[in-house]
Amino acid sequence: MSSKFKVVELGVGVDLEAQAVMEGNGKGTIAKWKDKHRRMYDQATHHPFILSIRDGAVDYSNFKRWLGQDYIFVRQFIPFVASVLLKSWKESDEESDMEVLLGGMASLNDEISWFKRQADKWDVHLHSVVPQQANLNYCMFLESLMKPEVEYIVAITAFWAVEAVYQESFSLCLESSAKTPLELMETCQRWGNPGFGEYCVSLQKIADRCLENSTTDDVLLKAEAAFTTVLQHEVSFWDMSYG
Ligand SMILES: Cc1ncc(CO)c(N)n1
Repeated sequence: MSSKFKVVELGVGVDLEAQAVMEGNGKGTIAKWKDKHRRMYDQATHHPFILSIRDGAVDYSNFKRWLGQDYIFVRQFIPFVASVLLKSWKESDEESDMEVLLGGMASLNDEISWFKRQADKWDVHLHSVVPQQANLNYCMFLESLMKPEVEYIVAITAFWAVEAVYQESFSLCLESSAKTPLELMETCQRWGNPGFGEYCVSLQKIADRCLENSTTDDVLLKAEAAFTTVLQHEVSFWDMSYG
């Protein structure tokens, strides 16, 4: 195993440089906000639903409920990501942002068919799933960020938070001490794998660069509010899996 990877069994290695960015050794704005809002961040990334998967104690009806609801969420998430792409085209000073965002969009194309395969495997009838209120609330929040007047900095910060919560949550289920059921490994690998972790670090770097360059306090406050609002919606979304 190359020395640059932290020793994590199951081949789930995390690049130490990426880990440093995530943990904020460079102390970017996002790292400072993760520290400032640590309790909320931990509630979102260590939710009992996720811990029940990690501990091999998950109730499969909760998992199937989460699967159906997350399919509905991802269908709303796609236009949100497209709106972030549009904002990066209009407002970003760094053209490579668009390439990172396009990579994210490409994986979302595969994600829809992944959900359909999982739904078949778990006998979840996606077209009869009724969106729960927590899901509707989260989707309405994303839709509010799609408005043209919402700044790129605010939208990219929210986008990073949405992806980072899933990456950190599901990576817990891939650690050597985890007792994740084999049938759920594919789901946990989808967001918990190191490649998705690197992608989240790329998003964090974009958000940090924008936040460092941001001149006005009100935009910083709006970005920080978007971050904590995502955390609240993620907790409510996990809660929803309990029906
Ligand atoms: C609720 C939710 N948050 C984040 C992600 C990651 O894209 C997802 N699929 N669903």
